[in-house]
Amino acid sequence: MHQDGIPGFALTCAAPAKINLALHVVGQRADGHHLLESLVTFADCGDRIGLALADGDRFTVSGRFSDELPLSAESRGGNLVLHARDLLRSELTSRGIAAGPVHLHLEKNLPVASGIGGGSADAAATLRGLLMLWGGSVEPAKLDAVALELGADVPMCLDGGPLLAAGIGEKITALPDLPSFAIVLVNPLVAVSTPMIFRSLVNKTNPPLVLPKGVNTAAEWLSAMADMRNDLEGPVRGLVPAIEEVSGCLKAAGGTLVRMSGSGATCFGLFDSDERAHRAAERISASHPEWYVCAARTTAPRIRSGAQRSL
Ligand SMILES: C[C@@](CO)(OP(=O)(O)O)[C@H](O)COP(=O)(O)OP(=O)(O)OC[C@H]1O[C@@H](n2ccc(N)nc2=O)[C@H](O)[C@@H]1O
Ligand SMILES: Nc1ncnc2c1ncn2[C@@H]1O[C@H](COP(=O)(O)OP(=O)(O)O)[C@@H](O)[C@H]1O
Repeated sequence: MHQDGIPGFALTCAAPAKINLALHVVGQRADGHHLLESLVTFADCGDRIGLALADGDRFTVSGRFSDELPLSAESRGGNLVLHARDLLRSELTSRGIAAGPVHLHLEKNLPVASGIGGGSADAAATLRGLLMLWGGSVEPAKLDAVALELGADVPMCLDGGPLLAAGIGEKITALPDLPSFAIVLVNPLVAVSTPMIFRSLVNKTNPPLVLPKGVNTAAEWLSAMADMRNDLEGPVRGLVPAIEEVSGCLKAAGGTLVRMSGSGATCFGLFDSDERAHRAAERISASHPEWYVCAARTTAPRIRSGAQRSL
């Protein structure tokens, strides 16, 4: 992850890639949303949001995948960064807190519609950054509700630490003991529509995700995770044949646990060391220069703060 901020912006917020280490679909709500149990962590690669006060609202983009982004502020189909800005602004304004014009810049480094929550991470980073820039204060429960309105994955991205998610993704339990892993993310650059994958899922009630007691070391976590699944992986494999090749490359390069994240098509491999992860990423990039390949490290354990999220 870059150490320096985006030049010209008062504030730069990281929007790290979200990794579903496991994703069990365990039911469906009456409104059609699926009930999930997911073991989630974040990687130190991702998008970045630059924020600055301005004379009028502005939105600019850069980065490898910026051409594929919607740029409008519509709440449906527009950019989640702008939707996040508008929702938070109306929440703060209703409390009499000034939320003036801002220049937001999205550096889009993550592939779009790729199962690693790029848009959700961007929305969460925008909420975090704007609260600092505007100096507002919103109780955690209200902020989580704003996040959930932006998308099922946004509350977990706002949390940003290793966690277990339930409900449609919004019921979050921090997992302070989940270790940090060396990881390689690979996406064959085939966009996958999340709603379409959920719709195509035939079996909506699968066995729950069981976290065994007394799991401490990385080896014990790896063994526990090997018994878990991503229930969306089967349907996505049927639609995106390249996943077979992606996961084959990760395994051949030494990945100890290889699985798809979210609704795909990004797959991840966990590795024994950073050096092995970097060597694997170089090898996969050399054989498939057209793919998105990123060697990273997942988040170190962090306990969620109970304090108000504010400046
Ligand atoms: C599958 C997951 C796993 O973490 O990740 P991604 O693949 O998007 O990264 C998430 O559940 C995606 O969350 P998010 O991308 O925020 O979804 P939303 O925008 O809220 O919903 C898009 C659509 O997906 C379906 N959806 C989403 C979440 C859920 N628990 N059940 C669903 O059925 C609904 O059809 C919804 O209209
Ligand atoms: N800032 C954003 N980054 C990525 N996608 C966005 C953004 N804003 C809106 N979208 C839309 O959200 C959809 C899901 O994108 P994304 O969050 O990248 O998916 P995923 O969660 O599967 O990685 C895409 O169709 C895209 O057009």
